[in-house]
Amino acid sequence: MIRIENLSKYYKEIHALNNISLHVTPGELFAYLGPNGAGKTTTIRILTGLTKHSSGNVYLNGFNIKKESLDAKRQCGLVPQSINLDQELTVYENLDIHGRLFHMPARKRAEKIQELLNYVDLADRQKSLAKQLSGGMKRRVMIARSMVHSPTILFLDEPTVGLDAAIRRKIWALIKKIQQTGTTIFLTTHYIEEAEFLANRVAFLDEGNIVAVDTPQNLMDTLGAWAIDRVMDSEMETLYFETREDAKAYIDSQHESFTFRRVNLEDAFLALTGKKVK
Ligand SMILES: Nc1ncnc2c1ncn2[C@@H]1O[C@H](COP(=O)(O)OP(=O)(O)OP(=O)(O)O)[C@@H](O)[C@H]1O
Repeated sequence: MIRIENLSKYYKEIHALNNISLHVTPGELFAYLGPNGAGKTTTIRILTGLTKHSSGNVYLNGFNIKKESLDAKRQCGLVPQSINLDQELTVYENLDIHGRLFHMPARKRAEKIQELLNYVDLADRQKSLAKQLSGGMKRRVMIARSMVHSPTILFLDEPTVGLDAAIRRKIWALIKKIQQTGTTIFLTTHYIEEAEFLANRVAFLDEGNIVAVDTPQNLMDTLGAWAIDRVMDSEMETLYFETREDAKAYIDSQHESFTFRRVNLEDAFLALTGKKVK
C-alpha cells in the first residue's frame, strides 16, 4: 500500500511536484502517466528514498518514508529508468550483490536468486556478463534484482523505454505475472498503450500536478468510444462518438477522408491537459 499526502518537491525555483495526494491499494497495478518533465521520476525517487521531498508525507505499507526510512525501504524494490547493472559482473553476481546489501543469509540468497532467474526466464544466462545481454534481457535482470529481498511494492520507472514492440510485450507479461503474486506495482510510463494494457488505475501527471486518477476505461469513456481524426485549417482535430454507427454516419455525410479509430488514453490525456503525452 502506498499513501501519498500533499507531496511537494521544489528544485530551487522549479516546482517539480505540487501538492500531490494518492492512495495505491495493496496488489494494485498503478500507472503514473505524463510527458517528459512531468515529475514521474522525481516521484519515484522520493518514494524510494533517493530524493528528499520538500513537504508532505509518504507511507509505504504504513511506514513513513522520512521517519521510518529503513523499514520503508525494505518494503520496496526499484527498477530505475536507466540500465545500472554492473556490466563487468555476471547476471548471478548482479543479483547476489543486491541480496548482500539487504543482509540476506547466503543460502536464502542463493535460493531466491535461482527462483527469480527461473521466473524471468534467464536461468541459462546466469553466468553471462551483464554487458553480453540484449537490452530486453538487461531489463529482466533488473526486474529480478529488484525482487531479491522480496519487496511487496515494486517501482518501475519507464520499464520498457527503448525496447522494441515484441520485447516490450514480453516485459508486460512479466509485470502482469508479478502483480498476480500480490505485489503492488507503481509504474511510470509515457507509453499510452502500456498504461492502457497494464494498469488497474492511472494517474495523469502534468507539470507536477495530478489532473485525473481513474481506471483507463473510465478515463476513455468520458469522451466516447470512437474517434475520427481530421485536418482542419492545417490543425489536427479529433471528433468523438458514442457508437460506431454515429461515427460512420458522420463520415458518410462528409466528402473528406478521415482516420477512424477507437478512443484511447492519449485522447483522455489530451482532453484534460491540452497536450500529447509523447
Ligand atoms: N536534480 C534536479 N535538479 C533540478 N531540477 C530537476 C532535477 N531533477 C528533475 N528536475 C526537474 O523537475 C521536473 C520533473 O523532472 P522528472 O525527471 O521528475 O520528470 P519525468 O516526468 O520523470 O520526465 P522524463 O519522462 O523525461 O523522465 C523537470 O522540470 C526537471 O527538469
